[in-house]
Amino acid sequence: MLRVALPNKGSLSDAASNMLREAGYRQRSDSKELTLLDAANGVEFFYLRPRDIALYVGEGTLDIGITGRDLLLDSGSAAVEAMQLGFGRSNFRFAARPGELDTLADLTGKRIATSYVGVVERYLAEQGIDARVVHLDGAVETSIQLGVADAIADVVETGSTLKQAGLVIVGDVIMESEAVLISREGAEPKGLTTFRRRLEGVLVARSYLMMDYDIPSDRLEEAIKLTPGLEGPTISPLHREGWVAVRSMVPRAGAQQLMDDLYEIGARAILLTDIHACRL
Ligand SMILES: Nc1ncnc2c1ncn2[C@@H]1O[C@H](COP(=O)(O)OP(=O)(O)OP(=O)(O)O)[C@@H](O)[C@H]1O
Ligand SMILES: O=P(O)(O)OC[C@H]1O[C@H](OP(=O)(O)OP(=O)(O)O)[C@H](O)[C@@H]1O
Ligand SMILES: [Mg+2]
Repeated sequence: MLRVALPNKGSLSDAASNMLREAGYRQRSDSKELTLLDAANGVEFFYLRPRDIALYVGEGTLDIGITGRDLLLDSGSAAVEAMQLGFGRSNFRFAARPGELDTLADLTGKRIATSYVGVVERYLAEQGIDARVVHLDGAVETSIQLGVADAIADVVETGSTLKQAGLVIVGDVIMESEAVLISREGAEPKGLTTFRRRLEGVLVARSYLMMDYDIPSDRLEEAIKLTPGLEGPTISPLHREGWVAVRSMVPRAGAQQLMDDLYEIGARAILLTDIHACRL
Protein backbone atom coordinates (compact mmCIF):
# COMPACT_ATOMS: atom_id res chain seq x y z
CA MET A 1 0.00 0.00 0.00
CA LEU A 2 1.42 3.41 -1.01
CA ARG A 3 0.91 5.88 1.85
CA VAL A 4 0.24 9.41 0.60
CA ALA A 5 0.03 12.67 2.61
CA LEU A 6 -2.42 15.29 1.31
CA PRO A 7 -3.27 18.82 2.53
CA ASN A 8 -6.36 18.62 4.77
CA LYS A 9 -7.20 22.33 4.28
CA GLY A 10 -5.82 25.62 3.01
CA SER A 11 -4.99 26.82 -0.47
CA LEU A 12 -3.69 23.51 -1.84
CA SER A 13 -6.30 21.15 -0.43
CA ASP A 14 -9.11 21.21 -3.02
CA ALA A 15 -6.77 21.45 -5.99
CA ALA A 16 -4.75 18.45 -4.77
CA SER A 17 -7.88 16.33 -4.29
CA ASN A 18 -9.21 17.36 -7.71
CA MET A 19 -5.99 16.34 -9.37
CA LEU A 20 -6.08 12.93 -7.69
CA ARG A 21 -9.70 12.42 -8.66
CA GLU A 22 -8.77 13.18 -12.26
CA ALA A 23 -6.01 10.61 -11.93
CA GLY A 24 -8.62 7.99 -11.02
CA TYR A 25 -8.10 7.84 -7.24
CA ARG A 26 -10.82 7.90 -4.62
CA GLN A 27 -10.95 11.05 -2.54
CA ARG A 28 -12.84 11.90 0.65
CA SER A 29 -16.35 13.32 0.29
CA ASP A 30 -16.32 14.99 3.71
CA SER A 31 -13.53 17.40 4.73
CA LYS A 32 -13.67 15.95 8.25
CA GLU A 33 -12.33 12.56 7.09
CA LEU A 34 -8.72 12.12 8.22
CA THR A 35 -7.75 9.08 6.15
CA LEU A 36 -9.13 7.31 3.13
CA LEU A 37 -8.29 3.87 1.78
CA ASP A 38 -8.36 3.35 -1.99
CA ALA A 39 -7.80 -0.40 -1.91
CA ALA A 40 -8.47 -0.92 -5.62
CA ASN A 41 -5.54 1.37 -6.47
CA GLY A 42 -3.29 0.26 -3.61
CA VAL A 43 -3.13 3.72 -2.03
CA GLU A 44 -3.99 5.09 1.41
CA PHE A 45 -4.43 8.87 1.79
CA PHE A 46 -3.70 10.79 5.00
CA TYR A 47 -5.14 14.33 5.22
CA LEU A 48 -2.68 16.42 7.21
CA ARG A 49 -1.76 20.05 7.79
CA PRO A 50 0.14 21.20 4.68
CA ARG A 51 2.94 22.45 6.90
CA ASP A 52 3.45 19.00 8.48
CA ILE A 53 3.49 16.97 5.27
CA ALA A 54 7.21 17.36 4.52
CA LEU A 55 8.01 16.16 8.03
CA TYR A 56 6.02 12.92 7.69
CA VAL A 57 7.58 12.19 4.31
CA GLY A 58 11.10 13.19 5.39
CA GLU A 59 10.89 10.89 8.41
CA GLY A 60 9.66 8.05 6.21
CA THR A 61 6.40 7.68 8.16
CA LEU A 62 4.52 8.27 4.92
CA ASP A 63 5.87 7.43 1.44
CA ILE A 64 5.01 10.54 -0.55
CA GLY A 65 3.00 13.75 -0.21
CA ILE A 66 1.70 16.88 -1.86
CA THR A 67 2.71 20.23 -0.38
CA GLY A 68 4.07 23.63 -1.41
CA ARG A 69 7.72 24.02 -2.40
CA ASP A 70 7.96 26.90 0.10
CA LEU A 71 6.63 24.69 2.91
CA LEU A 72 9.05 21.91 1.95
CA LEU A 73 12.03 24.27 2.11
CA ASP A 74 10.76 25.88 5.31
CA SER A 75 10.46 22.51 7.06
CA GLY A 76 14.13 21.66 6.63
CA SER A 77 12.91 18.08 6.14
CA ALA A 78 14.90 15.43 4.28
CA ALA A 79 12.07 15.06 1.75
CA VAL A 80 12.81 16.06 -1.85
CA GLU A 81 10.75 17.36 -4.74
CA ALA A 82 9.73 14.52 -7.07
CA MET A 83 7.44 16.39 -9.46
CA GLN A 84 5.95 19.85 -10.08
CA LEU A 85 2.16 19.79 -10.09
CA GLY A 86 1.33 23.09 -11.83
CA PHE A 87 -1.13 24.52 -9.27
CA GLY A 88 -0.86 26.62 -6.09
CA ARG A 89 1.63 28.95 -7.73
CA SER A 90 2.81 31.86 -5.61
CA ASN A 91 5.84 34.02 -4.91
CA PHE A 92 7.39 34.51 -1.52
CA ARG A 93 8.31 38.17 -0.91
CA PHE A 94 9.23 40.88 1.56
CA ALA A 95 6.86 43.82 2.03
CA ALA A 96 6.75 46.98 4.12
CA ARG A 97 4.99 50.34 4.39
CA PRO A 98 5.57 52.47 1.30
CA GLY A 99 8.53 54.82 1.52
CA GLU A 100 9.97 53.18 4.64
CA LEU A 101 12.15 50.41 3.23
CA ASP A 102 13.15 50.54 -0.41
CA THR A 103 15.73 47.83 -0.96
CA LEU A 104 16.74 44.50 0.51
CA ALA A 105 19.69 46.17 2.26
CA ASP A 106 17.25 48.44 4.13
CA LEU A 107 16.04 45.36 6.04
CA THR A 108 19.32 45.31 7.99
CA GLY A 109 18.62 45.52 11.72
CA LYS A 110 14.84 45.43 11.19
CA ARG A 111 12.19 43.04 12.56
CA ILE A 112 10.65 40.80 9.86
CA ALA A 113 7.44 38.93 10.69
CA THR A 114 6.72 35.66 8.89
CA SER A 115 5.24 32.17 9.21
CA TYR A 116 8.15 30.85 7.14
CA VAL A 117 11.14 31.35 9.45
CA GLY A 118 13.23 28.68 7.71
CA VAL A 119 12.84 30.21 4.25
CA VAL A 120 13.48 33.75 5.48
CA GLU A 121 16.52 33.01 7.66
CA ARG A 122 18.11 31.02 4.90
CA TYR A 123 17.56 33.79 2.35
CA LEU A 124 18.84 36.54 4.67
CA ALA A 125 21.97 34.48 5.36
CA GLU A 126 22.55 33.94 1.62
CA GLN A 127 22.16 37.65 0.98
CA GLY A 128 24.30 38.63 3.97
CA ILE A 129 21.54 40.65 5.64
CA ASP A 130 21.43 40.76 9.43
CA ALA A 131 17.82 41.15 10.60
CA ARG A 132 15.56 39.78 13.34
CA VAL A 133 12.92 37.25 12.28
CA VAL A 134 9.64 37.28 14.25
CA HIS A 135 7.65 34.05 14.00
CA LEU A 136 3.87 34.44 13.59
CA ASP A 137 1.31 31.77 12.67
CA GLY A 138 -0.53 33.79 10.00
CA ALA A 139 -2.13 37.12 9.07
CA VAL A 140 1.37 38.57 9.19
CA GLU A 141 0.33 41.64 7.15
CA THR A 142 -1.27 43.16 10.27
CA SER A 143 1.88 42.83 12.39
CA ILE A 144 3.45 46.05 11.07
CA GLN A 145 0.39 48.13 11.96
CA LEU A 146 0.40 46.56 15.42
CA GLY A 147 4.04 47.45 15.95
CA VAL A 148 5.37 43.91 16.17
CA ALA A 149 7.47 44.14 13.00
CA ASP A 150 8.94 46.62 10.49
CA ALA A 151 8.53 44.34 7.48
CA ILE A 152 6.92 41.02 6.62
CA ALA A 153 7.81 38.06 4.43
CA ASP A 154 4.84 36.13 3.07
CA VAL A 155 3.16 34.30 0.24
CA VAL A 156 1.94 36.64 -2.49
CA GLU A 157 -0.46 35.34 -5.09
CA THR A 158 -2.62 38.13 -6.53
CA GLY A 159 -1.12 40.83 -4.28
CA SER A 160 -4.55 41.92 -3.06
CA THR A 161 -3.84 41.11 0.61
CA LEU A 162 -0.74 43.32 0.55
CA LYS A 163 -2.68 46.09 -1.16
CA GLN A 164 -5.46 45.91 1.41
CA ALA A 165 -2.91 46.14 4.20
CA GLY A 166 -1.32 49.18 2.51
CA LEU A 167 2.02 47.44 2.04
CA VAL A 168 4.40 47.38 -0.91
CA ILE A 169 6.90 44.78 -2.06
CA VAL A 170 10.56 45.17 -1.06
CA GLY A 171 13.43 43.46 -2.92
CA ASP A 172 13.34 40.56 -5.38
CA VAL A 173 11.29 37.36 -5.28
CA ILE A 174 12.63 35.28 -2.38
CA MET A 175 11.34 32.09 -3.95
CA GLU A 176 8.81 30.87 -6.50
CA SER A 177 6.51 28.20 -5.18
CA GLU A 178 3.91 25.76 -6.48
CA ALA A 179 2.43 22.48 -5.32
CA VAL A 180 4.92 19.63 -5.60
CA LEU A 181 4.94 15.88 -5.10
CA ILE A 182 7.56 15.02 -2.50
CA SER A 183 9.28 11.79 -1.58
CA ARG A 184 12.26 10.68 0.50
CA GLU A 185 15.64 11.01 -1.22
CA GLY A 186 16.65 7.72 -2.79
CA ALA A 187 13.45 5.93 -1.72
CA GLU A 188 11.39 4.20 -4.42
CA PRO A 189 8.28 2.98 -2.57
CA LYS A 190 6.25 0.36 -4.40
CA GLY A 191 3.60 2.04 -6.52
CA LEU A 192 5.36 5.40 -6.85
CA THR A 193 6.07 4.96 -10.57
CA THR A 194 2.40 4.32 -11.38
CA PHE A 195 1.28 7.17 -9.10
CA ARG A 196 3.64 9.60 -10.83
CA ARG A 197 2.65 8.41 -14.29
CA ARG A 198 -1.00 9.02 -13.44
CA LEU A 199 -0.29 12.57 -12.24
CA GLU A 200 1.79 13.22 -15.35
CA GLY A 201 -1.21 12.03 -17.34
CA VAL A 202 -3.39 14.63 -15.63
CA LEU A 203 -0.88 17.40 -16.39
CA VAL A 204 -0.79 16.41 -20.07
CA ALA A 205 -4.58 16.06 -20.27
CA ARG A 206 -4.90 19.54 -18.77
CA SER A 207 -2.41 21.27 -21.03
CA TYR A 208 -3.03 19.49 -24.36
CA LEU A 209 -6.00 18.99 -26.68
CA MET A 210 -6.52 16.47 -29.48
CA MET A 211 -6.75 18.04 -32.93
CA ASP A 212 -8.13 16.34 -36.05
CA TYR A 213 -8.26 17.80 -39.54
CA ASP A 214 -8.30 16.95 -43.23
CA ILE A 215 -5.76 18.47 -45.58
CA PRO A 216 -4.70 18.17 -49.24
CA SER A 217 -1.68 15.84 -49.44
CA ASP A 218 0.49 18.51 -51.06
CA ARG A 219 0.07 20.76 -47.98
CA LEU A 220 0.77 17.98 -45.48
CA GLU A 221 4.42 18.85 -44.76
CA GLU A 222 3.45 22.45 -44.02
CA ALA A 223 0.64 21.30 -41.73
CA ILE A 224 2.89 18.89 -39.83
CA LYS A 225 5.24 21.78 -39.06
CA LEU A 226 2.29 23.48 -37.32
CA THR A 227 1.12 20.33 -35.49
CA PRO A 228 4.18 18.14 -34.91
CA GLY A 229 2.48 16.35 -31.99
CA LEU A 230 4.43 14.84 -29.13
CA GLU A 231 5.81 11.86 -31.03
CA GLY A 232 4.67 12.72 -34.56
CA PRO A 233 1.10 13.05 -35.87
CA THR A 234 -1.00 10.12 -37.09
CA ILE A 235 -1.69 10.40 -40.83
CA SER A 236 -4.61 8.35 -42.20
CA PRO A 237 -5.89 7.95 -45.75
CA LEU A 238 -9.08 9.80 -46.53
CA HIS A 239 -11.76 8.52 -48.92
CA ARG A 240 -11.14 11.52 -51.10
CA GLU A 241 -8.48 11.67 -53.80
CA GLY A 242 -5.45 13.84 -52.85
CA TRP A 243 -6.47 14.35 -49.18
CA VAL A 244 -5.33 12.90 -45.85
CA ALA A 245 -6.59 13.05 -42.27
CA VAL A 246 -4.23 14.20 -39.51
CA ARG A 247 -4.53 13.61 -35.76
CA SER A 248 -2.15 15.32 -33.35
CA MET A 249 -1.94 16.52 -29.74
CA VAL A 250 -1.59 20.32 -29.54
CA PRO A 251 -0.96 22.69 -26.62
CA ARG A 252 -4.22 24.07 -25.23
CA ALA A 253 -2.70 27.57 -25.21
CA GLY A 254 -2.83 28.94 -28.75
CA ALA A 255 -5.02 26.13 -30.11
CA GLN A 256 -7.57 28.53 -31.65
CA GLN A 257 -4.80 30.42 -33.49
CA LEU A 258 -3.48 27.09 -34.71
CA MET A 259 -6.93 26.27 -36.17
CA ASP A 260 -6.91 29.60 -38.04
CA ASP A 261 -3.40 28.94 -39.38
CA LEU A 262 -4.35 25.43 -40.52
CA TYR A 263 -7.47 26.74 -42.23
CA GLU A 264 -5.33 29.32 -44.06
CA ILE A 265 -3.14 26.61 -45.58
CA GLY A 266 -6.16 24.58 -46.74
CA ALA A 267 -7.10 22.32 -43.82
CA ARG A 268 -10.82 21.66 -43.34
CA ALA A 269 -13.04 19.85 -40.80
CA ILE A 270 -10.66 20.96 -38.04
CA LEU A 271 -11.82 19.52 -34.72
CA LEU A 272 -10.57 20.07 -31.19
CA THR A 273 -11.43 17.63 -28.41
CA ASP A 274 -10.55 17.37 -24.74
CA ILE A 275 -8.25 14.65 -23.50
CA HIS A 276 -9.80 13.07 -20.41
CA ALA A 277 -6.86 10.99 -19.34
CA CYS A 278 -3.54 9.99 -20.77
CA ARG A 279 -0.38 7.92 -20.25
CA LEU A 280 2.44 9.12 -22.44
N1 LIG B 1 -3.08 32.73 -2.06
C1 LIG B 1 -2.39 31.87 -1.31
N2 LIG B 1 -2.37 31.99 0.01
C2 LIG B 1 -1.68 31.15 0.78
N3 LIG B 1 -0.97 30.13 0.32
C3 LIG B 1 -0.97 29.96 -1.00
C4 LIG B 1 -1.66 30.80 -1.88
N4 LIG B 1 -1.45 30.35 -3.12
C5 LIG B 1 -0.68 29.29 -2.99
N5 LIG B 1 -0.36 29.05 -1.73
C6 LIG B 1 0.49 27.97 -1.22
O1 LIG B 1 -0.23 27.18 -0.28
C7 LIG B 1 0.66 26.73 0.74
C8 LIG B 1 0.17 27.21 2.06
O2 LIG B 1 -0.82 26.35 2.41
P1 LIG B 1 -1.54 26.47 3.81
O3 LIG B 1 -2.76 25.67 3.60
O4 LIG B 1 -0.63 26.20 4.92
O5 LIG B 1 -1.76 28.02 3.89
P2 LIG B 1 -3.06 28.73 4.15
O6 LIG B 1 -3.98 28.69 3.02
O7 LIG B 1 -2.50 30.03 4.51
O8 LIG B 1 -3.68 27.90 5.35
P3 LIG B 1 -3.73 28.28 6.88
O9 LIG B 1 -3.38 29.73 6.95
O10 LIG B 1 -5.13 27.95 7.22
O11 LIG B 1 -2.74 27.40 7.55
C9 LIG B 1 2.01 27.31 0.42
O12 LIG B 1 2.75 26.35 -0.30
C10 LIG B 1 1.67 28.48 -0.46
O13 LIG B 1 2.72 28.82 -1.36
O1 LIG C 1 -1.60 37.76 -2.78
P1 LIG C 1 -2.93 37.22 -2.35
O2 LIG C 1 -3.72 36.65 -3.49
O3 LIG C 1 -3.71 38.21 -1.57
O4 LIG C 1 -2.68 35.93 -1.40
C1 LIG C 1 -1.71 35.92 -0.39
C2 LIG C 1 -2.32 35.87 0.97
O5 LIG C 1 -3.05 34.67 1.18
C3 LIG C 1 -2.52 33.97 2.31
O6 LIG C 1 -3.16 34.28 3.48
P2 LIG C 1 -4.32 33.39 4.11
O7 LIG C 1 -5.64 33.84 3.60
O8 LIG C 1 -4.03 31.96 3.94
O9 LIG C 1 -4.21 33.80 5.64
P3 LIG C 1 -3.00 33.57 6.68
O10 LIG C 1 -2.11 34.75 6.54
O11 LIG C 1 -3.69 33.50 7.99
O12 LIG C 1 -2.31 32.31 6.31
C4 LIG C 1 -1.11 34.49 2.41
O13 LIG C 1 -0.59 34.31 3.70
C5 LIG C 1 -1.26 35.93 2.01
O14 LIG C 1 -1.70 36.68 3.10
MG1 LIG D 1 -2.38 31.07 5.12
